[in-house]
Amino acid sequence: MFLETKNLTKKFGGLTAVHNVDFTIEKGKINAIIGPNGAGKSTFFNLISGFHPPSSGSIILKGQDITNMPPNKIAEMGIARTFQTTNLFEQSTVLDNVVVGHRLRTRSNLLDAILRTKRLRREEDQCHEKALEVIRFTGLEKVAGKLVGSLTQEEKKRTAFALALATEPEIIFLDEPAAGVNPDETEGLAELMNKMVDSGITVCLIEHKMQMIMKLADKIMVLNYGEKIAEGTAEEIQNNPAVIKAYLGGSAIA
Ligand SMILES: Nc1ncnc2c1ncn2[C@@H]1O[C@H](COP(=O)(O)OP(=O)(O)OP(=O)(O)O)[C@@H](O)[C@H]1O
Repeated sequence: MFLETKNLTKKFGGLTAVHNVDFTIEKGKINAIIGPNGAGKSTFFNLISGFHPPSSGSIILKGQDITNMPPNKIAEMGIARTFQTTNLFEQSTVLDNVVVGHRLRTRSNLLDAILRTKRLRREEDQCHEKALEVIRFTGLEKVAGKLVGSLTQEEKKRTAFALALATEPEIIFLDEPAAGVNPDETEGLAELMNKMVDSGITVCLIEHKMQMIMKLADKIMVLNYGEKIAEGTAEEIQNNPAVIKAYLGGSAIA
């Protein structure tokens, strides 16, 4: 068991965005969460990554209870995430954006920065090396020196992946990684996700692009109005009557 949620619930006032969700994320696999708009997918991610405290239930990572840990601690535990709308600095280069990611693994502080200590210089070199490594991994070498604001949507998605990878995660949560990119680029991003898994990183993603999910995911959970209505392989999900009903006739998952 790698990461597990038990009875995970999040209420916003009178609205239950996530309701008693039990989900197991399997190591070394591509796990996906799908569901209609407002089903609770992003909220589920926000609970796991510590951005929202759950109302009840628990989150267990490799046997350790991480419920209510702050986001920085959760990131240190090896959980990284990307956001639906990019959280990148548009006026900085790809390299400068990605360098920040590895800061999570360094120890130098303000005093080191003021005194420009050896530790600071060593760690700055480490962050730079790591950034170059993940830029190569994500295929961004040619645009490493470009401002993020000038990139294509697909390159921005890759930059967001690179930033998350620079934190050296064991598991990466990708919120709609292929939103707004064309079919060829979607294919390229799917290849990149497979490459992440091949390099030992577990992937969990939210996605509306059903063709991509059905091809890519080893395991899928379906949320509807905050509740898990199905879980299984692509084939099991596509043939599940509750899922077909939730998607109003099933054209969306055909
Ligand atoms: N911070 C918040 N405060 C109040 N309500 C919220 C908050 N975040 C989400 N919600 C509500 O919780 C429900 C689930 O939202 P969520 O964004 O998790 O769904 P989703 O499945 O990710 O949707 P989409 O596919 O449209 O991104 C929605 O009804 C939403 O309006």
